[in-house]
Amino acid sequence: MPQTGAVPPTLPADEPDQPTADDDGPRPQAVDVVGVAIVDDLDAPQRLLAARRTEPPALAGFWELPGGKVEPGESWQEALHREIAEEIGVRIELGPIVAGPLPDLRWQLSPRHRIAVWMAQIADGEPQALDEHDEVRWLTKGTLHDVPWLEGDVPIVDAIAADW
Ligand SMILES: Nc1nc2c([nH]c(=O)n2[C@H]2C[C@H](O)[C@@H](COP(=O)(O)OP(=O)(O)OP(=O)(O)O)O2)c(=O)[nH]1
Repeated sequence: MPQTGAVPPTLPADEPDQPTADDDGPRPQAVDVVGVAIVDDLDAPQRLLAARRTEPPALAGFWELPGGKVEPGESWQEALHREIAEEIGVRIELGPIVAGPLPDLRWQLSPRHRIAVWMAQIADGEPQALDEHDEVRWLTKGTLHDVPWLEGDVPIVDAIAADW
């Protein structure tokens, strides 16, 4: 398990990069990821829910916002509610988007992965590590960086905490 201060990993490619359009080959396949910054209270956040990954091995032990990949035919928000129910076992109420630097307000995680992140609070249930995680933990502003976040999450977490 990586410890705090460990160098966050660079995301492994799910499959080898394809040639670019300049090579007259197919474009790299974009991967749409959605994530949720679950806080204790959307109106006055004091705590953020983080989840520790168990897979793939290169990412195991690093912490992230619960979420996952959008499946074909799903809207981003449908994917978000499905992933949160599967992974954390709660129903959530969405708040505002956490605006990233890309034109569509997403955050670049790797050359192929982009994540859209919403603020949220729990509408029903107790968060648990059910699938793909082995621990969930509430972090305060003071403990936000006590866990090793995935590299792409660090600016997102900082943006969330900047509003507290
Ligand atoms: N869910 C999530 N994924 C993140 C975050 N930060 C980050 O770099 N990622 C990366 C890790 C993965 O390469 C990718 C999301 O894939 P995932 O494995 O969570 O997707 P999934 O739940 O749909 O799982 P699978 O069906 O692909 O196994 O985005 C984050 O905060 N949340």
